[in-house]
Amino acid sequence: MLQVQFKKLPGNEDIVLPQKMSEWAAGYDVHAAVEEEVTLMPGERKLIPTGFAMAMPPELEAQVRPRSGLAYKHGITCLNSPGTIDADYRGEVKVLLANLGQEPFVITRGERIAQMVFQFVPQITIVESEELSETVRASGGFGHTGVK
Ligand SMILES: O=c1ccn([C@H]2C[C@H](O)[C@@H](COP(=O)(O)OP(=O)(O)OP(=O)(O)O)O2)c(=O)[nH]1
Repeated sequence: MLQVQFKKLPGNEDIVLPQKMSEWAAGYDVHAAVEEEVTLMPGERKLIPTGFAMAMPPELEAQVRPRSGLAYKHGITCLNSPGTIDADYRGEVKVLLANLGQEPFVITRGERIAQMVFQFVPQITIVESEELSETVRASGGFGHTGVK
C-alpha cells in the first residue's frame, strides 16, 4: 500500500482530511476550508482552499475532480478538471470551482466540494524523431470516423 502524507495547515485542525465515502470509492472527498461562507455567482470561478498540503511518492499524481451530485444539482464543476496535483507540490491544495448553473451557490466550511483520485504516472523519456511508425488511422482525427 502506497502512503500519501497530508499535513493540515495552521488554523485548519477542524478540517477533515480527504476521505472515501464507501469501501471501494475511487475518489477521496475534499472539504472546503473557507473561513467564511463563499458565494459563487452564476458564471463565476473561485479558488477554494482545502486547508492541507500533501506529499506522495513520485510515481503518483492526484487528480482533483468534480463531484457529480454538485454538478448535476447545481452546475458546480472544477474548471480545470481534472486538476493535477504534482508529487513535488508542497503548497496548499486548492480547488478551482466554477458555477455553470443559473443560481448562486454558497460554499460553507467543511462542505465536500470535490474529490481526489490518485493515478500512477509513467516515467518516460522524450525522444525527438524524424520518422514515426505507420498506422491505419495515420493523421485522421477530430471526428474523421463519423458519429454512428
Ligand atoms: O486543481 C489544482 C491544480 C493544481 N494545484 C496545484 C498543485 C499543482 O502541483 C500545482 C501546479 O498545477 P499545474 O501544473 O496544473 O499548473 P500550472 O499552471 O502549469 O502551474 P505551474 O507553472 O506552477 O506548474 O498547483 C492545485 O492545488 N489544485
